[in-house]
Formats: sequence, C-alpha cells, structure tokens
Amino acid sequence: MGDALRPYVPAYHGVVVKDGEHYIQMDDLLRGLDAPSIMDCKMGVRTYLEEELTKALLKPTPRKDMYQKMVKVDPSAATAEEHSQRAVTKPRYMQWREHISSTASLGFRIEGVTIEGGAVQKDFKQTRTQEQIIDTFLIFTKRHGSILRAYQSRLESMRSALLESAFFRTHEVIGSSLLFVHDRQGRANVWMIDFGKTLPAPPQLALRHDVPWTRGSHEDGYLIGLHHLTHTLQAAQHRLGPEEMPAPSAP
Ligand SMILES: Nc1ncnc2c1ncn2[C@@H]1O[C@H](COP(=O)(O)OP(=O)(O)OP(=O)(O)O)[C@@H](O)[C@H]1O
Ligand SMILES: O=P(O)(O)O[C@@H]1[C@H](O)[C@H](O)[C@@H](OP(=O)(O)O)[C@H](OP(=O)(O)O)[C@H]1O
Repeated sequence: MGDALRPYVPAYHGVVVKDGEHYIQMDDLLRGLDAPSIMDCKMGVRTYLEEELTKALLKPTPRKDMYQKMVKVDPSAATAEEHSQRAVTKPRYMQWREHISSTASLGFRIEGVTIEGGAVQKDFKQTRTQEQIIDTFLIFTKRHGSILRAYQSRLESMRSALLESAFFRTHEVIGSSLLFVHDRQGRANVWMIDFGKTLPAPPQLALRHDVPWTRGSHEDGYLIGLHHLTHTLQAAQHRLGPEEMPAPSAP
C-alpha cells in the first residue's frame, strides 16, 4: 500500500495455505530484537462493530461464556434478568468491558504485557485510570526515560500520518491495537496491528476519529485514544524526576 500509514504497519507478504487453512504472512516485528518487551493497547472508544449491535438487537444471542467472564470480575455487574439467564449479549459484555477499563473514558486500553520474554500478563481488565496506566508503563519500560520518549515521539509522528492517510479517512478501525516493542539494547518502536475488524466506512460519511461514537456514526474514537496515550507517556516521563527528563530547550 502506498498510504501514509505504511511505515507504521508490518509489511504484508501475501496469503499462504497450509493444511487447508489460509494464513496472512507479515513481517515479524520482534525479529532481531534482544529479549523484547511487548505491550498491546487496544485502540478506540468502541470495541464491537455496529453490525454486531444491530444483530444483537434483532436477534439477541445469549452468551454464557461472557456472563461467566463478567461475574468473575464483578458479580454485581449483571442484571437480575442476566443472572437468571446466566447469559449476556456480546454488545452488552463488550460495553461493560469498555467501561471497567479505560476504553470508554480514554479511548484505549491495555490488553497484555510481556516483559523481556516472560509470561504474558493479561490482568488489565480493570486498569482504567491514567495513574494505573502510568504505573504499568513505568514497570513495562523499567523506568527508562529514553524508551518512553521514543514511544511518545513515534506516536506523535503516527498521528501526523493518520491525519494524512486516505485509508484512515475512509475506514472504521475497531479492535485494532498499537504494539509497543522495546528491547534490552534500547530499541523501541510502536506498530499498528490487527485489522480484523477494520471496515470501509459508508461512503457518505466523513469519519473524524476524534469524536465520541453515536449509533450510526461509525466513529471509532481512534484519535481520542492516541491523544490520551501520548499524554500518558508524557506524564510517565514527568514521574521519573529531573535526572530522567529531557534537556531543557534554550530560552
Ligand atoms: N507482525 C507481528 N510480529 C510479531 N508479533 C505480532 C505481530 N502481529 C501480532 N503479534 C503478536 O500477536 C498478538 C495478537 O495479535 P493480533 O491481535 O493481531 O492477533 P489476533 O489473531 O487478532 O489475536 P486476538 O484474537 O488475541 O486479538 C499481539 O498482541 C502481538 O503480541
Ligand atoms: O477480552 P475479553 O474480555 O476476553 O473479551 C473478548 C475481547 O473483547 C475480544 O476483542 C472479542 O473478540 P472480537 O474482538 O473478535 O469480537 C471477544 O469476543 P468473542 O468471544 O466473540 O470472540 C471477547 O470475548
């Protein structure tokens, strides 16, 4: 693709068929890195497609697995009816997930973290406040200001590319992630991944990506998330103290 986003996504190498299954081939973003640390942040204020909501309203499909996941976190979250059915619909579950995490308020949430090749930590369902997210970034980067700065700078240039991108202008980006990757040598980068629920927006709509979603608007709030994520990285650097701050610019 010749789009402005090209430098921010892993290169695509076509589809291969193996044992009857189709696989997308793409660049391995971890290749050549020394004990990489990885954080996956799911972007946007909404994490389900409008068509999933329409389907659920027309024909509600009870999801027992989602009810179980919900009451495991908070038994009081389900309504009396949901308790009696021991099931919830998918949009109901997804909206609840958005509100207990930072998705609804900040437009992104932490999904998973791996530090230097260790086990994947996925216990971020209730990580909601900026303070909690700053703490997670400080642990993830082991308080290295240079890595936090590199991440912030990459997000700033990504924002410019998003504003230029014809693809972004015309697509609703749902459930996509930013993958933060750094290694022991201090290499740090951020990539856009997971476009499984990225769809062309209806042609009559001009998507802004920086306004809250209302039903039928197809807005995803991607730029709301990017804004808060960038500010969170900046706030994390302020927490490091003067010795880790960037050199002040000349007056
Ligand atoms: N190009 C890549 N190079 C290296 N690792 C990657 C790459 N793409 C994805 N990953 C890793 O795989 C994880 C899952 O990726 P992705 O979300 O795109 O897949 P998925 O099949 O949609 O999985 P899920 O259903 O869990 O979201 C990411 O969090 C990341 O750790
Ligand atoms: O993170 P959780 O709390 O485990 O919840 C899952 C998560 O929200 C996934 O994004 C979603 O897949 P999609 O994004 O593909 O919809 C999945 O739906 P699913 O169970 O219908 O796959 C949910 O179960």
